[in-house]
Amino acid sequence: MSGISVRGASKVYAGRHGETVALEGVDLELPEHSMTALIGASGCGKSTLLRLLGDLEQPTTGGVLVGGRPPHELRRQGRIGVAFQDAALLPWQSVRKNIALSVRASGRKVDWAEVDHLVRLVGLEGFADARPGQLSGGMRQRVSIARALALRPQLLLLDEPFGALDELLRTQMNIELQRIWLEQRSTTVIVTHSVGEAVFLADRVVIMGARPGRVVDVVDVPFPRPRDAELLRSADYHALCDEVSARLAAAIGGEATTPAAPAGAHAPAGVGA
Ligand SMILES: Nc1ncnc2c1ncn2[C@@H]1O[C@H](COP(=O)(O)OP(=O)(O)OP(=O)(O)O)[C@@H](O)[C@H]1O
Repeated sequence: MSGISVRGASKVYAGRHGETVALEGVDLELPEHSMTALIGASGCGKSTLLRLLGDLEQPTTGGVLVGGRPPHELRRQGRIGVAFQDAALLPWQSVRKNIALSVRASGRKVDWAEVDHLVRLVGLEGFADARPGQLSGGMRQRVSIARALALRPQLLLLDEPFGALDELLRTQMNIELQRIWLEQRSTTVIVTHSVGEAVFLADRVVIMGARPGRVVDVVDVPFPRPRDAELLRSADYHALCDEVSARLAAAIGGEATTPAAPAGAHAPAGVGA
């Protein structure tokens, strides 16, 4: 059981220069085994919301339930996989050992064949014994995603996991992530600044607004799975991206076309899968 229920959640950070209301009055119901994308302007509380879901921060008011239980229970069982922007890897450990770390920390036995499978899955074959310092930022990011997946988590939380990747690799990783997700079916929430990525990956796109951070719109994505590179070239996909871009612009009070998703250029051309 890993459906997510957020009720009246707010988060206020106290700082030296006063308080920041990062989130206010967030209500959200996300079904078990679903994939949800969070998009919104910088600073609207996307990462904060993800951290509340993962029990990495506590709401100031309101509550979060995962499968009807407080998320700390799932976290204690090692069933929440997180991959955040700053891939916090152990610099003295190999890629393989970094991936296995999450499983070890949860007290479970490491399945090294599964670890090697994940190394290949995230395109790091040949680097299994490398140290993080020998990898690019994007490669380190992929190690952190593999580490989250190694838990076979019930709840998978990804904060801009592919932001550092070039367009082609990003698209390939999106297709891979979907494939793994179809296998594992973790309830997944992904923060992204890319409308194209959100529409490709998610069952629903949650649009957030700022000051204070809140949910302003939810767009359902009807495309059947598995979704592939052909979808990225389809008129329906581009039409929905344009719709989400317009609703995002309305939410943040900007122009209808955002830098994150230029109209008609939501996906890289010529991507094969
Ligand atoms: N630990 C913290 N202490 C104080 N303020 C914080 C803290 N974390 C976040 N904030 C503030 O809360 C607000 C929301 O931040 P958050 O990182 O959740 O936004 P975001 O939508 O994920 O931003 P981005 O897209 O730029 O990553 C911002 O104003 C930020 O400065």
